[in-house]
Amino acid sequence: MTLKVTDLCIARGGIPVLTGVNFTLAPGAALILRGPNGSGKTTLLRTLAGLQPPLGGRIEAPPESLVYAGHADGIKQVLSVAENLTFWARVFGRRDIDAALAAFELAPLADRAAGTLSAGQKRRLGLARLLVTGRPVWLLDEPTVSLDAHATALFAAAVRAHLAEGGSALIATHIDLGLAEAAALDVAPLRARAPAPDDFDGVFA
Ligand SMILES: Nc1ncnc2c1ncn2[C@@H]1O[C@H](COP(=O)(O)OP(=O)(O)OP(=O)(O)O)[C@@H](O)[C@H]1O
Repeated sequence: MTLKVTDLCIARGGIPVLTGVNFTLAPGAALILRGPNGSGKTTLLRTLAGLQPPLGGRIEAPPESLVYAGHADGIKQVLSVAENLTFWARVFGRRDIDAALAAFELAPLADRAAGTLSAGQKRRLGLARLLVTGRPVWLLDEPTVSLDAHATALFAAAVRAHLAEGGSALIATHIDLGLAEAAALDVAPLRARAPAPDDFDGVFA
């Protein structure tokens, strides 16, 4: 279940954002995406998740191996925590939600309508969703936003357990997750140079 990215060029709103993105994410590995605000981390993750097409290059991953957790939680507000996880498990052809509830200490909130959760609790539910999917390659965009120190540690432990089982994770984050084993990819040097306004041929090259 290796994700291999070769000479990838990505765009947002038709404007190139990053070029020459190359990396391999092997089973058991984590890669931290670094780069300042607006440098293209979200765009890269969305492209890898298939939510937008690349401008060029190759993304090689086994079918149905990726799962993306972005800023929008994708939580159904009127369903309970357990119902949300059961819904997602079924979408991915699975049943068990107990391990996911336990990993993010959501069992005491299992019957609570998701719409009534705090921001951090909602984020824990959004991350628990990853566990019920059974997908091996996690694409995570700022997963610790709204999490307190304890929940951040729960998340780091969930990532470690996932890696130990042969999963992998690509994580855009500005904080130190304490994953000593993770490599880092700084996207700042890969910023695409916008064509000069008078570079007519360049625009159509
Ligand atoms: N819908 C959009 N239309 C046009 N440009 C966009 C759109 N969304 C984002 N951008 C631009 O694309 C560039 C890359 O944004 P992106 O969200 O990928 O950066 P990021 O590295 O994830 O930033 P952050 O650390 O702030 O989350 C930015 O310049 C941003 O302003």
